[in-house]
Amino acid sequence: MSNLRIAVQKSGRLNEDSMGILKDIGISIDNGKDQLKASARNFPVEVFYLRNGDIPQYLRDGVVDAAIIGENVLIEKGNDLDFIERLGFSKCKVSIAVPKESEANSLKDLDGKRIATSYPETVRKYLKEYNIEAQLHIINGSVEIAPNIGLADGICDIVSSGSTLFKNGLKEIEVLLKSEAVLAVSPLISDERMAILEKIQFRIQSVLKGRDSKYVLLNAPNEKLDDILNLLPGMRSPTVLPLAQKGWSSVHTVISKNEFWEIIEELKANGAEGILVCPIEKMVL
Ligand SMILES: Nc1ncnc2c1ncn2[C@@H]1O[C@H](COP(=O)(O)OP(=O)(O)OP(=O)(O)O)[C@@H](O)[C@H]1O
Ligand SMILES: O=P(O)(O)OC[C@H]1O[C@H](OP(=O)(O)OP(=O)(O)O)[C@H](O)[C@@H]1O
Ligand SMILES: [Mg+2]
Repeated sequence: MSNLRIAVQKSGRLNEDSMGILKDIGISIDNGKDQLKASARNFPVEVFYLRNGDIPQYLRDGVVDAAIIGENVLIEKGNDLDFIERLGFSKCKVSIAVPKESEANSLKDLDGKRIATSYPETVRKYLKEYNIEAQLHIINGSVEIAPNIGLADGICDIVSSGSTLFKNGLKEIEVLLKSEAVLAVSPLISDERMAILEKIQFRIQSVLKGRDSKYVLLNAPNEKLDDILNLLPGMRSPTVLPLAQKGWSSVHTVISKNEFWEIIEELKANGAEGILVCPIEKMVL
């Protein structure tokens, strides 16, 4: 049986979470520090450690079958490539920013001006869509410094917390796209390797669903049980078990992280006691 070849970023912002998700789906890799390729001990997978920016070409050429990559890089360099799963980490935006004191407040104010960026294709496409002409300066890093050194009137780069923009006296005026890490797939992947990738995708989905949910256990007085059960979502319906103490029940259920605090407050208000909230490692539906 042939191994699935999956690319992850060698070092940088995606590396740790990429290795983390592989570990969480039960794929253990002996990672000698300077290795560029490693095999999993317990799964038909080989991991290639590559530069994020080089991965689209490797996918296109079929040198790797799949990759964990920033969606923004796929949009910039691999618009022809597909991804099969959003992975929920490395969330960021690709935005246009200008000096705080600039009169420019939207992209059209940069018509005829200079924009520095590491994402030329993304900017070009966006400018064309809005019929704006600007001169692009392509630089590979420290893009935010460009306006301060007189190289450009504006920039297009990754924004996450906004602190790099703030430190360089810039303001965001347009969000071109939102991005997160994704699981991308080569157009040349064989059926046999696709079957392995589908297994990986299924496991990843179980881990991501688990990360999004909490397992909640609580004690409820029986006379309040109906009110409490009405508040709970549950995978099918909550589990209700009698407690040793007469007139009380134990209720077990799964609650999404997003609705968690609101529901807990309402549960307490409706008489729930001894509420335990536990992380879920994996959730197979
Ligand atoms: N500040 C940030 N917050 C969240 N995600 C980010 C941030 N900066 C970058 N990313 C995401 O992580 C990816 C990798 O960024 P990183 O800076 O580690 O590598 P790079 O220099 O772009 O790529 P390469 O691996 O080719 O050197 C980006 O493409 C983007 O998707
Ligand atoms: O909004 P923030 O949270 O400040 O994040 C945005 C910054 O993070 C990235 O740079 P990184 O730190 O990866 O350095 P790099 O330019 O060397 O890639 C990106 O290029 C921005 O400069
Ligand atoms: Mg970076």
